[in-house]
Amino acid sequence: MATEAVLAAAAAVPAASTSQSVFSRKSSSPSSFNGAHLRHGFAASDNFSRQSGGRKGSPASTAAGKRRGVVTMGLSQDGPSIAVVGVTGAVGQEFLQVLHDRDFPYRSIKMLASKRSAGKKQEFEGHEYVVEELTEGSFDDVDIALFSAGGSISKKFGPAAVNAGAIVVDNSSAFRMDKDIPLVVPEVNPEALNGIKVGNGKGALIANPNCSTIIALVAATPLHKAAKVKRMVVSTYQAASGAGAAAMAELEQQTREVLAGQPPTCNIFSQQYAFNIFSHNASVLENGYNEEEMKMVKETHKIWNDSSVKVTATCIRVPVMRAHAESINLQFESPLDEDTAREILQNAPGVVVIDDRERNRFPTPLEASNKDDVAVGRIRRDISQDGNWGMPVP
Ligand SMILES: NC(=O)C1=CN([C@@H]2O[C@H](COP(=O)(O)OP(=O)(O)OC[C@H]3O[C@@H](n4cnc5c(N)ncnc54)[C@H](OP(=O)(O)O)[C@@H]3O)[C@@H](O)[C@H]2O)C=CC1
Ligand SMILES: N[C@@H](CC(=O)OP(=O)(O)O)C(=O)O
Repeated sequence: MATEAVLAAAAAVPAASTSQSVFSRKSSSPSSFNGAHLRHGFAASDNFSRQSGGRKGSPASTAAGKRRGVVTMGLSQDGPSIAVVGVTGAVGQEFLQVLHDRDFPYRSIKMLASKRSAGKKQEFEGHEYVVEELTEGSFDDVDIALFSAGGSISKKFGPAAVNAGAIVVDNSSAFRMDKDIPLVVPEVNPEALNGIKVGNGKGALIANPNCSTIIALVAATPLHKAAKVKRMVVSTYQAASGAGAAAMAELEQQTREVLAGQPPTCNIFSQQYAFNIFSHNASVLENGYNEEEMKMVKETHKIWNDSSVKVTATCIRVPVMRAHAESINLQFESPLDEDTAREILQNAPGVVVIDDRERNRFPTPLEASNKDDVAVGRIRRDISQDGNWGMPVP
């Protein structure tokens, strides 16, 4: 009979994570804590974050826009040519920020968005670019195309980019469950990228999971590898950033309106968001789960390559500007005590443990904003479960 150990943890990371492990940081060591991967871009326009006390700079600036490290620019003849699809959006802006933060090398960069934005100026690393309308011909001589313009745009233009020889990293849900397309979190299943290489002229599509799935799996996978997860119960507390720039603007506007005693303007969400919480705005399905919750179930099965793991999720929208948080309850097949779990997490790629019981300090969205790592805390045995397999006696 399988033994069980149950742990609960909370994680908070920037919303709208990206995982593009086909390219690595120019100057990072693979073993460094921040990882060798470009990941965890999140939904936040620079415009908005300045107002909300989040991001301090933008890729348009130089030193001020760096999240960390020495400022050098990535423009280099040896680098790949890049296209950012949906560059005017919250995630697109974040792509630029991450490329800048990581000194990601590029020989050219194309700024693509809808017809509405064609002709607008986009500054990046001291150069002014003109936003172009996305068309099927946009990908000639593009090595890497970062897509974040929604599922329908990915479906329409992703294959064209691949045919033109680009490696497409798609942030939408369009291709995630396609069995021939790798669904990748670099810290979790980098092997899914085997055979995909930038610069050999052979295009490929890589799907990026839902941000709630990424957070859960960056935290849960190291423990899964140690003791095999039998059941995962997740509850999310999702920020405005996951719903895009307009949702963030709506949260700010509503907050001002409510404080001024005015009725809140509801354009993005159908109900008051400021000073409220509600079930995730994704469509509710016949089984009573919403689409966001079912993505967590299905994507976990695909990424772990194991559909026997029981997964259930409850996704909630909270009035936080950026960085989703999650409560994750794991039940294991093999014994796993709390201290071992904490130690595993402390050494896990992409994870930072903030677990200070004495000071009652655990991860918060404010601290997790603009950081790459998934912050994990409140690691403890679940006392509602029978048995105390391998647990220290309190
Ligand atoms: N994997 C993850 O964790 C997450 C993934 N996402 C994905 O990223 C997408 C974008 O999210 P977000 O940035 O927050 O949304 P925004 O609404 O902030 O931005 C949308 C972007 O898509 C562009 N766009 C819209 N229509 C077209 C079109 N017909 N042709 C070309 N570009 C177009 C917009 O350009 P314009 O300004 O010209 O309208 C804009 O640049 C989401 O739809 C989702 O698929 C989002 C959050 C999390
Ligand atoms: N997870 C986002 C929604 C989203 O964009 O999801 P996906 O990448 O699966 O389309 C949110 O917070 O609402």
